[in-house]
Amino acid sequence: MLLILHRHFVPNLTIGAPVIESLRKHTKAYLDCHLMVTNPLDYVESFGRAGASGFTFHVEVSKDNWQELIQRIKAKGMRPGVALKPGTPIEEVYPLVEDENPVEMVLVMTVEPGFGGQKFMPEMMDKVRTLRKKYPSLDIEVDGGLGPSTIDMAAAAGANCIVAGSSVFGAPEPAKVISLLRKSVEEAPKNS
Ligand SMILES: O=C(CO)[C@@H](O)[C@H](O)COP(=O)(O)O
Repeated sequence: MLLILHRHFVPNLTIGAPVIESLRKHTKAYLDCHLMVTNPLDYVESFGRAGASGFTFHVEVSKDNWQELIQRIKAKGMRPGVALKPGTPIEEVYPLVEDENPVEMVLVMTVEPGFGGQKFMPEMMDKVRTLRKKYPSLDIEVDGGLGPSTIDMAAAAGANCIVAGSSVFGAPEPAKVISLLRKSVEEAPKNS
C-alpha cells in the first residue's frame, strides 16, 4: 500500500502520520510512504512511530543530509528510498545507492509530482533501464500514469514496484487491474 505526503515540495497536501497510525491498527500491510516535502528529516520520527514501513524522500531536497536521513530512517525500523523528479538526472541517486549505508529503493517519477491522473512519461524509462542494468537487485519503483496501457513498458525497462492510482481506483474491478499489473512485472523480459 502506498501512502503519500505532499507538502511544500508540491502544491498539494494529502495525508500524514495520523492516517498511517490509524491504518496500522487494522493492517500488517507494507505501508510505503513517499514524502514529497522539502524537509523529510522532520517527519522520520513521526512516520516511524506511526508504523510506516518504507520512507522515501526526494534527492532534490536532501543533497546535504541524505546520509543522516538514511541512518535515521533505518534506526526507526523503516526501509529508506530515494525519489527523483522527471528533470533530475539519474546520476544524482548513484551515491545514495552505492553508499556503505545505502537506500533500498529508487523511485523514478514518471509524472511531475503533485497530482494523480497525469500522463505517463515514457522517456523516463531510460532512467529505469540504466538503473536496472547497473543495480540488478535494486527495488525500482515507478509512479505516475501507470495502468494497463503503460505497465508493460515500465516492467520491461526493469521496474518492479508499481504505484497506480487512477487506473486502480477508477476501475470497475480494481482487483483485476492489480492482478494485471503484477503479472506484467512478474513476466516481463528485463532490459528489452
Ligand atoms: O501523486 C502522484 C504524483 O504526485 C501520482 O502519481 C499518484 O501517486 C499516482 O496517481 P496516478 O498517476 O496513477 O493517477
